[in-house]
Amino acid sequence: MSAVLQEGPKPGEQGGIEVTRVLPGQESLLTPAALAFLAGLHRRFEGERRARLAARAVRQAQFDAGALPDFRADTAAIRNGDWRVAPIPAALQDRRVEITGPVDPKMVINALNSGANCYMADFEDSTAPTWANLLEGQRALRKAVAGTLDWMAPDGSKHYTLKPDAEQAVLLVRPRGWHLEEKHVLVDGERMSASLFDLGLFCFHNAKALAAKDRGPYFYLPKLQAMEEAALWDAVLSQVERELGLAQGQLKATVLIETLPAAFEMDEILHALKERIVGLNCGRWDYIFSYIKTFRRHRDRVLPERAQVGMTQPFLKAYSELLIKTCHRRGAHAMGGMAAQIPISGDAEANEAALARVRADKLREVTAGHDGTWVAHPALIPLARELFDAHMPEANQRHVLREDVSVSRNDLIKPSLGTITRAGFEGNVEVCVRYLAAWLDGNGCVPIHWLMEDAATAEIARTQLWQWLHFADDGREPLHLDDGTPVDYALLERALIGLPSKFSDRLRMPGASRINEAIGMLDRLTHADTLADFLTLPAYERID
Ligand SMILES: CC(=O)SCCNC(=O)CCNC(=O)[C@H](O)C(C)(C)COP(=O)(O)OP(=O)(O)OC[C@H]1O[C@@H](n2cnc3c(N)ncnc32)[C@H](O)[C@@H]1OP(=O)(O)O
Ligand SMILES: O=CC(=O)O
Ligand SMILES: [Mg+2]
Repeated sequence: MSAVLQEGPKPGEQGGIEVTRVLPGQESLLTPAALAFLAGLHRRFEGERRARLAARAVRQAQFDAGALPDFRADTAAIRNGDWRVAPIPAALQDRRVEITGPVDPKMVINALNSGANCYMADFEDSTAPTWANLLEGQRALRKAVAGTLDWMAPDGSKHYTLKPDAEQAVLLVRPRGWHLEEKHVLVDGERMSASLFDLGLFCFHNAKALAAKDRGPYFYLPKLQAMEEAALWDAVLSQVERELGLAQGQLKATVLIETLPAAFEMDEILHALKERIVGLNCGRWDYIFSYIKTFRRHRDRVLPERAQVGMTQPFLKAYSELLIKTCHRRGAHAMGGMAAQIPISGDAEANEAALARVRADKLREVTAGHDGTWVAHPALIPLARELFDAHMPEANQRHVLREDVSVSRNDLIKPSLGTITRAGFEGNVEVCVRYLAAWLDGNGCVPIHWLMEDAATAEIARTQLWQWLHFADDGREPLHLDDGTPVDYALLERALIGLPSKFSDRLRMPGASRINEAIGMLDRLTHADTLADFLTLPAYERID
């Protein structure tokens, strides 16, 4: 079913907006005025979005030809200049514990009620962007902002309601990244940018109400690769403010530094958004994915298996310390990231080991100078809070300047030591298949072997497999597992054949009905001559 909307408040802007799928109740979100607003954003910014994506491809071609990322010569004045970001609003001064998660109504209520300081409602790494998920998420957030969100468990066993405003976490919203498009909304026949759809629709319905409560709106901006992309966001946010009659600088952003190229432009990104940026965040999982992607053709920088790539690897330590130093010099928050462990029910010993790893990670963050951290699960909030309370007595530690830190280009790209074991190789295959199957089934974040898996963590597994397997291209010597087995397609085949024995939980598995499709996709992605930019691009064509 398809609806072409002909009406709206501004003559000349209503035509040419087509919603290609209609679900019950969506008309209250996708009003003619909302669609006209979205179309205005698309028409104004689509050209620049495409130019930015093209610039990413040009840069990657240089890396593939052997170039290494470096700090930019043309922006040295920004790095050396003495400037600070605009003052941070009161609601975002203390962000010591932030919970993140997908946007279904139960999660939204649980997260807002969780006792965390902030909640990042996530349309990106942890949401599979089916049309139903997106609309349900926007609807839930609108009701949450209005204070009317509730949810009844399907079996009627529990009715979820929101705590009073003052006891709720502060809401931040993460729209999808620049690379994604929204196929259900066409403007002049083109798919609109998913980033503009998510952020634009949220602002259209909630910006005034949030501004009236001195609560933003606040955003997390994902997967940027360069300061020009930050400048594009700045222009978008400024346009949204103008169109919706908000004060300039009302919308605030925290940018995830989660690509390797962006680590070389932290100052520049802060500068491009300096009237509205409040912090940077170490999005470690996408960062590792980006490191692999950037160096896909660099044999000397192959990473060991996923489990060995922890934050104490020198290249990751350098990145987090540079982020802290850069943010604090500019008056911005330096947010930490996500430990992948989640609570393990039914096994006290394993649970304690998992919690110990989260504890060690949060302790590292707070003692290094981070102003706050992320948790994936409400049960981890007390643990993170206890460590930040113990080591960060004030609301934040922006005064800790970390002038002792000196990070060079070589530190940021330092090769890592480690191995690839059979379990590591097979684990990557299993995670890719299970996660893809869940994602295709509409679930963007799942526990697998008691680790939180989302689009970023799964991307590490997927790009590692491609990279490891492609080292045998052009007749070169393949990589080897630590037991001497060559890493080749025969090994992949054996891992795929062995998968059913790992699926003893098949009946309860998220996305069980799409396992064969996921296996087919992984097979194609790993055999392809070119590394797909994002797993979610081909997968998106397979969801509603
Ligand atoms: C790399 C990155 O981008 S990190 C950011 C993106 N990733 C995330 O945000 C991870 C979010 N986390 C999650 O989605 C979940 O915690 C999962 C999928 C990992 C595990 O979820 P579950 O298997 O449902 O966990 P579990 O059964 O222990 O949940 C217990 C309760 O906590 C709730 N809960 C779990 N995680 C969250 C969360 N992140 N936010 C709010 N509530 C949550 C569940 O809804 C459940 O509530 P209920 O008791 O009312 O039914
Ligand atoms: O978005 C967070 C990440 O680690 O990726
Ligand atoms: Mg990410």
